[in-house]
Amino acid sequence: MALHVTGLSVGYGRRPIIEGLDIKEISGGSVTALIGPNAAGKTTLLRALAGLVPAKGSIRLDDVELASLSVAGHARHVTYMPQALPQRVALTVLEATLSALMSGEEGSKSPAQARLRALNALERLDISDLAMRGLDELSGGQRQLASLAQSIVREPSVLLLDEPTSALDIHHQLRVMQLVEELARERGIIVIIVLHDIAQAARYAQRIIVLEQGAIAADGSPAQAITPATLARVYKVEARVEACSRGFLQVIVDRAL
Ligand SMILES: Nc1ncnc2c1ncn2[C@@H]1O[C@H](COP(=O)(O)OP(=O)(O)OP(=O)(O)O)[C@@H](O)[C@H]1O
Repeated sequence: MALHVTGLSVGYGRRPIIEGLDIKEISGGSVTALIGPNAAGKTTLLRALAGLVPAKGSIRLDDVELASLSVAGHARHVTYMPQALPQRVALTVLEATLSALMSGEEGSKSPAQARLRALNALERLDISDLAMRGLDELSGGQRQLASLAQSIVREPSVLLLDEPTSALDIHHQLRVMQLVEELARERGIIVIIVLHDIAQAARYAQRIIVLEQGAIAADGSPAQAITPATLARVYKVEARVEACSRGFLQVIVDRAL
């Protein structure tokens, strides 16, 4: 499975944010991190891929033009987890996960099968103990994990995650990143994840796209995309990029330029 983006333009009102963007084929089975400074257009790009904002150009999943699908058809293929999570929902974590599952085609599954799948999603995120808790009584990090459960339970072809670890402690951050990598590998899905932590992007993503003012500033493996020159140009910081003893890239930021 592969995602093809060509000539994509997105704006708000008359203000263009992304213009004529081409992204080299994003293939399933691996994680692509989308990084870049504030207001670069990362969320706007994810929302366009999710069909939530009007966009010009072409977004194809294999041979299927996503814009030609119905809302339900689009949602069946693409799941988007937004940065801001709903505050007041009177459902338990399990109910919310089940309703996310039932709102897709999986509505045809038996209640017992659906329940098993929902419980499995909670277990993979290490939040089985939250199943019967109300969403409105969770901490920020717990809510983020519950929202992730709702995103992964649908088993979409394309999973778009907007800063899914921003509220999590380091254990849960790594757990989520490991899970995302496993899901991509096991199910061959396309995962695009917006991250601010560059080292985490380098550690868990096989490909990194650096966005700057709605355009691609770098695109490639972590070693190709994350260089001192790119960090200086895009993020305005003086930084060193070094491999640690295990071979993972580390970014050491010396000062803001
Ligand atoms: N609903 C909206 N209406 C008008 N302008 C918007 C809207 N959402 C975003 N923008 C503008 O679009 C630009 C890109 O915003 P976007 O949220 O895509 O950036 P981002 O890279 O995700 O930023 P951040 O890292 O700060 O979350 C910004 O200048 C922002 O002010």
